[in-house]
Amino acid sequence: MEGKKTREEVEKSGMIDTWMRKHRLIYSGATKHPFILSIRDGTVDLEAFKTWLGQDYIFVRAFAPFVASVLIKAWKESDDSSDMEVILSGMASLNDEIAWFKSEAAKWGVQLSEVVPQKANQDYCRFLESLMSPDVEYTVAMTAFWAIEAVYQASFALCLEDGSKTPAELTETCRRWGNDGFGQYCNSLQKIANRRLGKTPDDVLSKAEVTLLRVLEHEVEFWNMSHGSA
Ligand SMILES: Cc1ncc(CN)c(N)n1
Repeated sequence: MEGKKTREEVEKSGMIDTWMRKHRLIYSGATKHPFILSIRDGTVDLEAFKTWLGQDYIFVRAFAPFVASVLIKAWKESDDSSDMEVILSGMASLNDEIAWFKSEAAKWGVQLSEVVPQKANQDYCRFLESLMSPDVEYTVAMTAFWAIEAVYQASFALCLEDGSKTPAELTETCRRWGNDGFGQYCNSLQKIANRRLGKTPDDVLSKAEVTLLRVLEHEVEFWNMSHGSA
């Protein structure tokens, strides 16, 4: 049996990988949710897809200020000036993402101005807002930022794998987050998070781990709005 790793050993391989192994059940609950699996196997209910589209537009509008708050924390607290460029590139893609949601909603006949945020979405947006507080450490916020992006990347990449039966009208959506460029951007976020986690005090490390788990729970609840126990 594998012995318990020392903190130094964990730092070498990266805290994020360690946590993904430790929390693999909840991680795969978020990345292989029945809603995503229904896209992948072609059985997705298109009404459920429209629900997700409208709700995610509202989420992304709250996510952009969260990313802006991470940018401010990086400017104030980061030990590496290149972090800001990575975060800025994320903000730029959110600008595209918001425009994409508007044109996609028009295609599907979803009136974005009439979408009412459901409870799971409100709870997730409130959680994001709590992470915007200046009291939340950069390392903690960065871990959440990585996790939020990584869940979408892993989920939608699954729908593009060989053998998947994703309906043609949904492949563009899947490519938006499942493409290699988005994957590389997630790797850059992961690298920043790992670097910070490798040199953070134990109390902040614990806060980051709890925050990661909260993100994964919110992601599961978010998918549930469209498919499952809403
Ligand atoms: C709920 C949710 N999580 C993550 C993402 C990716 N930015 C998103 N658009 N929506």
